[in-house]
Amino acid sequence: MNTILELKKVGYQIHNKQILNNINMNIKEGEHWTLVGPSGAGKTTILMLMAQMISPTAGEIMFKSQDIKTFPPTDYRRSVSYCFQQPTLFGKTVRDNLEFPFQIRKQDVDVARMEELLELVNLPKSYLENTVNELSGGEKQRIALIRNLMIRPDIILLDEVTTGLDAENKEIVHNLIESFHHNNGTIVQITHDEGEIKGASKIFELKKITDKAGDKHE
Ligand SMILES: Nc1ncnc2c1ncn2[C@@H]1O[C@H](COP(=O)(O)OP(=O)(O)OP(=O)(O)O)[C@@H](O)[C@H]1O
Repeated sequence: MNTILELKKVGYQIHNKQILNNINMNIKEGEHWTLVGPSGAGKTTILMLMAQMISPTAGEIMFKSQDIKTFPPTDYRRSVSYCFQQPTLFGKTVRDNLEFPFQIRKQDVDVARMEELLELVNLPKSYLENTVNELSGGEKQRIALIRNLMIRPDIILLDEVTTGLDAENKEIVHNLIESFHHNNGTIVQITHDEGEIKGASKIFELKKITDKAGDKHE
């Protein structure tokens, strides 16, 4: 299997505070990683670094053997997609959100893809015309997740996306993640859900920087 994302001796410091130190990860295509560790250990910071939302203050991050700094952000975001715990929907309707990934890239809307993903998260086509204000929290998260999958990224970064969801919504999201994984998608996830941790193929345990950082357990 090929390495898709690699963190080499990555460190991150902000306001003279060292958040991460010497983080090494070698993520291969199709793997499912889970980051675990105490609150404040830097899990979200790692995802933000991987998403190119912030830049490492030491070391480097390679995507398909190329330093991520060299990718234009729009190209990179097409390949590496970050999904937040609090979904952010915009525009007026579900359609506005699901068509957005195509519009921003000046591509024709792939209607079949949109309908396929809606079906995967148990929502009827008629939902396209629903306004975002009338969606439940779980529905919002489902729409935000399929919006991220619309243009078939290589990697999804999931930041506690099932936290606060009820059992039914959790299962739907699990099925969606599973289907992405089944199609050789790579996943890096932060979760406190025991079942999700057990389901991952790799577990990366972060300790607070005062302890030893970046122990890896496989
Ligand atoms: N912009 C910032 N300015 C100052 N400190 C920051 C900033 N971003 C993150 N931190 C600090 O970095 C540390 C790591 O934060 P991070 O959110 O990555 O941890 P986490 O492991 O994801 O925690 P949690 O499980 O609570 O979400 C925390 O101590 C946090 O206060």
